[in-house]
Amino acid sequence: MVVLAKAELEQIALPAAQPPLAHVRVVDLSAGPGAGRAAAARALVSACEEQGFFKVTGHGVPLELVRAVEAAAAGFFTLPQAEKEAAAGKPVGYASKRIGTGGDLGWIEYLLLSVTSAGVVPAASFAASTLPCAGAAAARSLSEPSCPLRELLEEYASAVRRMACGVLELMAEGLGVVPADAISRLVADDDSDNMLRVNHYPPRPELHQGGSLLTGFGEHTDPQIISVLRSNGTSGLEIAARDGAWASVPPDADSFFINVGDALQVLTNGRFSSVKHRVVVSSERSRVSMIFFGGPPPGERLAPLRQLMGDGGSSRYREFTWKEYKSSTHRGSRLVDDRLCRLEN
Ligand SMILES: O=C(O)CCC(=O)C(=O)O
Ligand SMILES: [Fe+2]
Repeated sequence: MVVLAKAELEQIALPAAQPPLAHVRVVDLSAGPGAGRAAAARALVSACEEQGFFKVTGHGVPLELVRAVEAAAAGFFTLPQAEKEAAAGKPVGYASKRIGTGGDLGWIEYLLLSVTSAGVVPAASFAASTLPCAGAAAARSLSEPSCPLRELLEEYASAVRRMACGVLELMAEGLGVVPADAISRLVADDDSDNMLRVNHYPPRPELHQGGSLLTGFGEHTDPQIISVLRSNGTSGLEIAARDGAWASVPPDADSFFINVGDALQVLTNGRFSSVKHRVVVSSERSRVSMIFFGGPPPGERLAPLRQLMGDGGSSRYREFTWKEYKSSTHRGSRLVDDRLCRLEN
């Protein structure tokens, strides 16, 4: 449950507006080697250049798994508030209405988890806390050997990570970058800072003043390399075009949406830009979304790939580690803040 005071509701109210539907590029990942794959790689690169956003079909992630994890996650959000709060933590764990550390509010509750080689956990420093397991009376602690929600999230995270690596290999191919794993290795490493977020946007409340829509998740770009998003077929996700105009993404429960993140903007020396996006709650249906964030190992030094620096060979960004960048997204920064501009040369 998300509980907001009247003044908080007013803060996240949005004017009733119906943005146009986004024309989202589609990349079919199932194309075999040869002309089909080369065409998919070209389509991927132009989608990243134009929108920083596209959707993938032929992704190979079993839909039964996707539906099972989504059902278990939705079950988690129906648990009594006290049980959900038992999994609360900062920066990972269960939270409601507050996003990040800068005071952003949203009509949302979520689980934010680290994806490590040891599985999907709310982080080592959080080991004492529990993640209640939806529908599992026997296993209520995250450290229990069998927790259906955790096991499904783990299986899901590893399938989606594999797919994300495939997308990044296709991207390297389309960009003419070698070796083929020049980008994907950053997400495939045992130390990669991968995260999984499960968001629940309850239906819009009947009575609130100041607008007929609410902010679910305010405008931002994702800081990582790549985000892989899937939702339960409920609308609400909006992306901003390069000219700042918002467009609503038509939901598609069988495909995955891919976001270019800030770190990929840097790796491509600005050839791709991270996509601004937000979630607007207008629906009478709950929206459940699951987002895998592919981030590099904390100590990884990020700088444009040499092959993408052009003839002059100049980098638009000064070198920094992922840990440095990530900490700039904490420390009270607002979702909407542009953090990359501080790193421009
Ligand atoms: O819930 C969604 O559909 C998108 C949320 C989002 O942008 C995020 O978690 O970074
Ligand atoms: Fe996001």
